[in-house]
Amino acid sequence: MPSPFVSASNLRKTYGDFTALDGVSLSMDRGEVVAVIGASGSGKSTLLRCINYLDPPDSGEVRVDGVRIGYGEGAREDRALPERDIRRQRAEIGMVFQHFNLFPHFTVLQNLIEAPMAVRGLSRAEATERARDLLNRVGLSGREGAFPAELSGGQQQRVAIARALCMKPRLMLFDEPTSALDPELVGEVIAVMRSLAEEGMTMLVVTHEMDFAAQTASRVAFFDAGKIVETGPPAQVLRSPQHPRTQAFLQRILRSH
Ligand SMILES: Nc1ncnc2c1ncn2[C@@H]1O[C@H](COP(=O)(O)OP(=O)(O)OP(=O)(O)O)[C@@H](O)[C@H]1O
Repeated sequence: MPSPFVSASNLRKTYGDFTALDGVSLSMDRGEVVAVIGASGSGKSTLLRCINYLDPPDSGEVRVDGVRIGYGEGAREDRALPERDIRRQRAEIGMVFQHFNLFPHFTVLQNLIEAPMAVRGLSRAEATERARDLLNRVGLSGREGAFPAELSGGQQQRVAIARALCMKPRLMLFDEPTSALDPELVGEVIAVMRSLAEEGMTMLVVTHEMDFAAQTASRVAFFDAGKIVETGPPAQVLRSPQHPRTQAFLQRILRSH
C-alpha cells in the first residue's frame, strides 16, 4: 500500500505542565482537504505549528511525501537539520494565519516576492511574474502597490493566501483563516479556498466554518483536549457524530447560530 502523502504520527507537545498535543496521528492523501474542528484551546493551532515545525513537537514525527520534517530525507534520523534547512522544508508547507500576518510596511507585491526570492532563489522578475499570476487568481489584480492597511480584511487574507502559494507549497495549512473577518467578508476567502481545493491542493484547515467543513472537506477531524477523538466524512461526523464530546460541541454550535 502506498504511504500517505502527509503523515503525522503520535505528536506530543507540552507547555510546562500543560499537554497541548497528547499523541495525535493524522494521515492525508494527496489532494485531500481535512477540516479540523473543536473547542477553543483544544490544541488545533498547536497541531498546525507542529506539522510545519514552526513549533517543533516534543516527540512524534511528521512526513510529507516520505520526507521527515525537521530531519530530512536520508539524514540520520537522530540528527535534526540545521534551522536553515528546516526553513527550506517549511517552504513546502504553506501557512495562512488567522490575523493574516502581512508585513505592514511592505506593499502587496513586496509581501509576495520577498520569501520566494530569499528561500527559493527566484529572481525579482520571476517572483514578480508569479506574484501577479497569483494576485489575479485571488481576484486582486491591480492591487500590487497597495499597503495592507489600505485593504479590507478579506482582501488581506487573500493576499496572505497568494503569498503562501508563491512558494509553490505541496501542503497548505490554514489556521482559522476567516475568524478575524467581518461576516460579509468570509465568503470571498472561502471561495478562494474552495477553488484551491478543486485544483487538487492538499489542505489542512482549522475552522469554525461548518459550511466549509460540510461542503469542501473530504474529511472532518474533531479535536478535544489535545487529541483527535473522531474523524470521518463530513456527513458522518457533522450529522451523526459518535463521540459524546463531538455531539456536545456540535449541539453548542447549533444553539449559538
Ligand atoms: N507557546 C505557548 N506557551 C504556552 N501555552 C501555549 C502555547 N501555545 C499554546 N498554548 C496553550 O495550549 C493550548 C492549546 O492552544 P491552541 O492555540 O493550540 O488551541 P486551539 O484549539 O487552536 O484554540 P483556539 O481555537 O482558541 O485558537 C491552550 O490552552 C494554550 O494556552
